[in-house]
Amino acid sequence: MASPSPVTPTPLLKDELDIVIPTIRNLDFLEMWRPFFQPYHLIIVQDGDPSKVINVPQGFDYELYNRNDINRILGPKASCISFKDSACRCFGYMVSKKKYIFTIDDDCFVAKDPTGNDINALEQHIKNLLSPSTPYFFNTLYDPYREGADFVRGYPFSLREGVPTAVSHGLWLNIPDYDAPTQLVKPRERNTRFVDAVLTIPKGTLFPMCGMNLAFDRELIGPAMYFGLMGDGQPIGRYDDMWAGWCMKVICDHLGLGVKTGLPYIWHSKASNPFVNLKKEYKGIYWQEELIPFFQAATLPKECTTVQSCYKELSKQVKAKLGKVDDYFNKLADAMLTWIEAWDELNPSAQLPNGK
Ligand SMILES: O=c1ccn([C@@H]2O[C@H](COP(=O)(O)OP(=O)(O)O[C@H]3O[C@@H](CO)[C@H](O)[C@H]3O)[C@@H](O)[C@H]2O)c(=O)[nH]1
Ligand SMILES: [Mn+2]
Repeated sequence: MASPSPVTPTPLLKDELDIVIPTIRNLDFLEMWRPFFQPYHLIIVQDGDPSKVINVPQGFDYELYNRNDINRILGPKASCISFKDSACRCFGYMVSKKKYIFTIDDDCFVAKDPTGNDINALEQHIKNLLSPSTPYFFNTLYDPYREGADFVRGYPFSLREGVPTAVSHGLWLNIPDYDAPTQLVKPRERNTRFVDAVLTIPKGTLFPMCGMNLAFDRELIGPAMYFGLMGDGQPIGRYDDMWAGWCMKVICDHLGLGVKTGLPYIWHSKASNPFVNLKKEYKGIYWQEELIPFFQAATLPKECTTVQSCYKELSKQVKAKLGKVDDYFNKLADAMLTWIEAWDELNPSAQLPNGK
């Protein structure tokens, strides 16, 4: 009797996850990711000139949005979606109908682990999102839910259930996500260190969220993942993911949700121009000395039980407390409200507490 053909396992969350890619370039990088990405639906956000044709490699299931599409779909609310900045990717989060999002830059490739095996970054993000986080008490043996690890002695049993994980923040081998001054001082520095760990970022601690290799639970935290007003016509760039990360973390802490960082790694292949980056970043480098204390001190009232209500409250506080730093933050606070209005228009059912 013929032996049964090997059953190929259905990829995890195949129909519950979208891959969002912002791009101004071609998408040849997908060839390297094909074994891992092909079963999933892609949402491509084409930035820059909408008349430019972006070729998507054969065999991928995708939807592509350019600036004309964004303007057509959102009308005047399109003003909250950045132009000529990777921040445009958040439009993909808004139009997705799936529970999970993975976003990746088009200059990020499959990295190899120390044994030389290809890293399936998407699979690791899914593992991170599907297992709890431990924001209230630090486990010194890292991720206690990982095969071969556990909670260490002294870890309160009352806290071992953990909390739902909202965000999985991956890292990068080769070109690290450095700011422009660091890039200028260390132009040849490459990240060669593979750290085999996933950590929960403790409650009350902010972190610099990089949008290059990032996954999140859209139903738990999607409305907070607004990448702000960056790029064309704006005084700042390359703080899109940072802004989203600070707002998201304050809201996750308030709602009792977890954020993880560490594995998986991708191979970041292209260093963007440090001089161009410096022009985009410089205001952010001194503004953040006021932004961080603002987010560290931010508290949300207990009446805020949904991500949307938290976000609207945060927008109010941004206007009240950061508007005096620069008028840009008044505009950003308004854009935060526009984002939520647009989100709720495109996602009418997702206004229940904690996005349920
Ligand atoms: O105007 C633009 C520029 C780029 N993109 C797309 O966005 C990503 C990132 O672009 P790139 O790799 O050139 O830039 P990096 O500096 O490496 O980006 C990282 O730094 C931060 C920028 O905020 C962020 O964490 C990372 O994105 C690529 O897919 C480009 O095609 C764009 O859409 N619009
Ligand atoms: Mn890059």
